[in-house]
Amino acid sequence: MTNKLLLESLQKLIEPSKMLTDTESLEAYGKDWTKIYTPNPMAIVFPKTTEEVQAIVQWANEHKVGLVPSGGRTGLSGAAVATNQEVVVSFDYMNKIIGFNEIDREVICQPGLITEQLQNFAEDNGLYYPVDFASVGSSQIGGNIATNAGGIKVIRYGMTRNWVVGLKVVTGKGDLLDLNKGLIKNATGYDFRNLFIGAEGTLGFIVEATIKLERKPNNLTALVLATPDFESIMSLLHAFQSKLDLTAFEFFSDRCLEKILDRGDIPAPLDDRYPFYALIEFEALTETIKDEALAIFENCMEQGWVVDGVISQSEQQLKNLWRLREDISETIAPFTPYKNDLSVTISKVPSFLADIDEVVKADYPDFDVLWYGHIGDGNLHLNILKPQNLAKEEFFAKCATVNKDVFEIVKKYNGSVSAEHGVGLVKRDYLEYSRSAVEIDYMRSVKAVFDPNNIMNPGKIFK
Ligand SMILES: O=C(O)CC[C@@H](O)C(=O)O
Ligand SMILES: [Zn+2]
Repeated sequence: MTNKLLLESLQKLIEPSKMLTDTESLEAYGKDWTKIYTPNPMAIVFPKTTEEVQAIVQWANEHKVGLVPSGGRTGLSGAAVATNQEVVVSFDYMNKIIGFNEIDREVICQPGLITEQLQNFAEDNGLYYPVDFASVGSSQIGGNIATNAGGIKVIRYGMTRNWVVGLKVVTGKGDLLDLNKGLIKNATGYDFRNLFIGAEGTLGFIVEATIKLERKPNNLTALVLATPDFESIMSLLHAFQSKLDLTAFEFFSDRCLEKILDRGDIPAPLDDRYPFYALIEFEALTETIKDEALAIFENCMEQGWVVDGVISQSEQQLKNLWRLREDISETIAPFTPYKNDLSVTISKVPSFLADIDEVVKADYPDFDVLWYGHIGDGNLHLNILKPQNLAKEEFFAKCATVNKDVFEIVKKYNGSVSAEHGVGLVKRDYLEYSRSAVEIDYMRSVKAVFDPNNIMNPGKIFK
């Protein structure tokens, strides 16, 4: 069948204006924030109902056309990229909250709901949706679930997985599965809900989610503490965590702070500059808790782990301190960063970072290397910035070579080549550094059960 006839048959499954094939839309909907792949989808469709999604999946099976699910496309792994004449299935019009029960503290929503809208809905109802990260204003809940998004509050609240109590999915065979139905306890065999979370749309597409909400945190207070070296960050983590329930423990290097301050719109946290900074957040529920935090701060100074620091005294100051960490990714985006999102168990972080730093510095002494991340979760973001005079292709090729050495270290430490950004296309060829060949074979077999014709996000996670 020609493309023209194919598209005519596809168009019949959805509303007339809900298929796009113009160049600009193909370009926009065919890529995510990785921006390293050339988008090349056949069309974009915007289903409005589950039945339409099922019809599209049936159509794709019949014609053996790949489908790529599309949310806010803020992903950093290329999971929502369409490079191979796939049809992009955008959930932009399945974006509503369709139920809420305050006794269950559960909200039912469609996959295209913007994450921030879920957060706002929770807040309007005196509750809290705790998964938080810089791109909540654009990312969609379906994409968050498909990638098991993490972010800045994982130390206290866990990943997206922890908040999904029900999922409706259309499998690659076109079946509609209603998984776990909002239950907190459900011991009835395989939990397919958890299989679809983090599957990057390779088994099926999420068409509805039931999300659990939480009590709203009170009087969140942040400290930004400067340390003389990286090891001190770990001492701080231990000191604070052993006395307080933290809602965040993040870190960034001075190179990151420099980039942030160069923007000119975020105030410097301290008078001087130091090698590393920790951002520590807790609920100052009582004066005693706040005093306790200050006492730990003082003790850490006495130990030499902290050389200077600041504590937020207002909502505005809290926001400003968070921007120092949260805005790093967006701020360095124009420098064409080569990204890594690594994790190891927390105790191994210092030697892991030192080993990787040594490799990167030896291989690329003149590259700008930025370290930051969710240190309380053992998750490090390593960003290498492209020197201005180096062509993009050459830069990425060089980074890909050194990446092998980096991932050997990840493997040695039993770490992960993707802590929270997913595998997609970017980490696909490196999956074996974190998952065994046997495991990957099992993954392939599982995919074949749910998606025998390989039409659901083909080529993502593994080939
Ligand atoms: O861009 C990155 O490397 C990390 C993005 C995000 O996960 C963050 O923690 O800011
Ligand atoms: Zn992150």
